[in-house]
This record gives sequence, structure tokens and C-alpha cells, in this order.
Amino acid sequence: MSHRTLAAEGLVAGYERGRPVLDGATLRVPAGRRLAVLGANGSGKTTLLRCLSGALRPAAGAVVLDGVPLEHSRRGLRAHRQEVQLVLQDPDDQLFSASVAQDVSFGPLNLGLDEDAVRARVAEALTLLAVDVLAERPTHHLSYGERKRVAIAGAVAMRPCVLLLDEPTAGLDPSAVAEALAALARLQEHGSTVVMSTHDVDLALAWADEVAVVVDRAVVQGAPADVLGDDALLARARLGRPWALTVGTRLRELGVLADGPLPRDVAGLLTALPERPGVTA
Ligand SMILES: Nc1ncnc2c1ncn2[C@@H]1O[C@H](COP(=O)(O)OP(=O)(O)OP(=O)(O)O)[C@@H](O)[C@H]1O
Repeated sequence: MSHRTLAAEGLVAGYERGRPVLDGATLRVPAGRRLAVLGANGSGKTTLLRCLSGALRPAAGAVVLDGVPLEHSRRGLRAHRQEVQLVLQDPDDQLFSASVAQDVSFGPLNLGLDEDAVRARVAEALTLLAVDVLAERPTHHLSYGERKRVAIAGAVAMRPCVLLLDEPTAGLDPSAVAEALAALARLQEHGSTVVMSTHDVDLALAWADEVAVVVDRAVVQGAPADVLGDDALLARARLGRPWALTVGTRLRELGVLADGPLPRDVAGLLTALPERPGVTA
């Protein structure tokens, strides 16, 4: 899969006349990397992802793929959806076939691929999401976490360059979150650019290469530690500071942590702590 560069330029978008949810939102999705989109409830994360996927047409501004603005014609949208796939927050908005394999084959069949090609894509997507053992199960018998992963498999079977995931970890227990993140890591190794919306600042700091915060109808984007360490921005966005930055900053003030990037998660913190003879982490 080749990397494509997806961007939003000056988006004005919403649902009611005169009440834009986004008003001049600009975002660059880093090709082949992980981007976390953060924001409070109702800030416009889903609206932004829907614009990027072509599902929602902005009133102004443009969604641009490799420098070419998306055209909201049938042809333009069809071409865009082969490169950019959106996975909705609620898997039940996306799963409607009798079995998992049938559901995941829906997109490739719609592309007009022959049976062998469809079968190969379905097998690949199910393996990447580690749901191959569920292939023959009825979708309505699956757990919520399984349904979320099957919904992602359906998008992956389209072999998009960019995957947009709306809160893929919301409502999952810690082991299901770990499984979902492992699946996303495999997708990225497989050549996908992964964009995830989340409220979880700790997850965003630990997972993302870049973060984008939707705030005041616009987007502020940058390196995770810079954006998530900006207390004024976090207050405006009604987000908290990630614990790793708070603890790391304090340990540095106390002279416990050396200079350099602050740890982003527990493993990073344990690695960064100085060693004491005879004490193991
Ligand atoms: N179909 C719709 N019709 C009218 N208003 C909508 C629609 N979808 C969303 N909105 C409104 O647009 C605003 C932004 O919603 P959006 O779902 O993009 O936010 P979000 O950041 O994804 O929120 P959450 O974190 O709660 O999922 C909200 O005020 C919401 O009520």
C-alpha cells in the first residue's frame, strides 16, 4: 500500500445553517503515521472525520488527497472511499450481514472484485484484526469489543491508505483496548495511516506520532508532548493533562529524571528512572 497525504483546508462544516461545528479547521494527516484527534464531547471530532471521509460535505474549505481536492460527485466519492475509510464509533451502525465473513466481504464485493480476490481480502483483514476465528459467527452474537474489531476489518478489507477510526477504544475493557491497539499496530506495519479520535489524553500521548485537538471550532495540531503539555490549550479544550507529563515534569524538577523527552507511558517512565544497585523495576 502506498502512502497518501490527506489534509483538510479551512473546513467550515456543520448540520444547521449559520451554526458551524467547524469554522476554518485545517489538518494534515501525517502519511504512514499515527494521528490522534482529541476534543471534548461535542467539539466536532466526528464531524471532522466525516468530512475527511467524504461522508459530510463541508460548506467551505476542502478535503485534499495528495494535493487533489475531493469532488463530491459519485465518481469522486467512490474513488475517495477506496483510499480513505471511516469506521464509525458504534459498530452496530456498520454491521448488518448475517456472518462476520459476509460482513467483511461486503465492501470488496461492491468494488466488483472476483470471488478469489474477495476471499483473499477478507482473510487478510480478519487476520490483521485477529478475528479470523470469528469468521462464521453471526455478528449479533459477538461481544462489543469483537464487533468493534470486525467493523474495522470491514474497512481494512477495502485496503484503504488512510483509516479513520472514531473512538475505536471507547467502551472496551483494558484487555480489549490492548487487543485493538495491537491490531492498529499491525495495520500500520501493513502500510496504513491510522487516525483515531479519542477523549483519552493518556492514550493519545502514549500512542500517537502527532495529535490534533478540536477546540473552538478549529484544530490545533502538533507533537503529542507539545500539544498535550499546553495547559492553556487543554483548559480551552476541556481536556486534562496526561499523567505521564505531570509525573515526568515533577520528577525532572526533583532531579530524578535526566534531560530529554519526557516519558509517554508507564514503560517509558520505568525505563527513564535511574537505576539503584540491587533494585529492579
Ligand atoms: N446529524 C446531526 N445533526 C445535527 N447536529 C449534529 C449532528 N451530528 C452532530 N451534531 C452536533 O454537532 C456537534 C459536534 O458533534 P460531533 O459528533 O462532531 O462531536 P464529537 O467531538 O465527535 O463528540 P463526542 O465526543 O461526544 O462523540 C454537536 O453539538 C452535535 O450535537
